[in-house]
Amino acid sequence: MSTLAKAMSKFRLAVVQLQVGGVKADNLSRAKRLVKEAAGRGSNLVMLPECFNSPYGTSFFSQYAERIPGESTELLSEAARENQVYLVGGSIPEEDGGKLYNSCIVFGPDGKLILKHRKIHLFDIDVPGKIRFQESETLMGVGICYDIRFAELAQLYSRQGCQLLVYPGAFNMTTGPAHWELLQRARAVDNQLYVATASPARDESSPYVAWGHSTVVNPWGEVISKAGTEEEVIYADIDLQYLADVRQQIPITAQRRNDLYSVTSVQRGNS
Ligand SMILES: NC(=O)CCC(=O)C(=O)O
Repeated sequence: MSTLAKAMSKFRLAVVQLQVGGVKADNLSRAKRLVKEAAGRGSNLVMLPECFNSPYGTSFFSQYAERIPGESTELLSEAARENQVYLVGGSIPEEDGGKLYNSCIVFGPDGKLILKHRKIHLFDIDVPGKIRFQESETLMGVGICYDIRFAELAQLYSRQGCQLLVYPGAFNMTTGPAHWELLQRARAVDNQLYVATASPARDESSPYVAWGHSTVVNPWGEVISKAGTEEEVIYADIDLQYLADVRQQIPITAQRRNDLYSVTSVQRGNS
């Protein structure tokens, strides 16, 4: 994302709230069509949801998993190049060395891979009588969606100069109404940056019902764009001068007491 921010102080972000179903080929072709539609409306950066090529659920991950590069990421690379956009490819279940990951791939307008991010915090929760989901029963490792709950990660990105945090995600009917918007606004205000989330559209017949409501929040903590529950593309104009103004008005970065506390990352091997 930093390349994009350096190149432009204003750009249009499109969030694709895709209707994800059981047929991978349909998910891929619908995603491709909507990326084209978003580019046609002047978007520079387009974002897909978590598990955009597969239903979200531990029983699906191994069946839909692919190696990277593979069918889905090749399609994403092509879509980025053909439409001349930066493309945050939501996430896909990735198979590597006999392990499964939930991985987000980002491509540049030249179709070249910019980064791969594996979900760091696996979604393991148990709310009695409501929802139990144990992503770690099938996935090993790293990054997306549930990651938004970990303020430290957002802080680290922010300290490294990020001005937009993107979270492909799939909250559910229990935690969605309670926390989805709240967490995005919290991360945006804490770090005075833009936050965007892309959810799959809601499918009441799916074993895991996604909350929908893909959202973009500005550095003041205001929701500037929000989807309903069905398939749609939402747009937001990202203005980095506005972000700089907010940071000047409430200068928490300069006021931070690094002598008293700090957030640090730990370098590990390949993950
Ligand atoms: N896909 C996920 O990680 C879901 C996270 C979630 O619903 C939450 O409440 O956190």
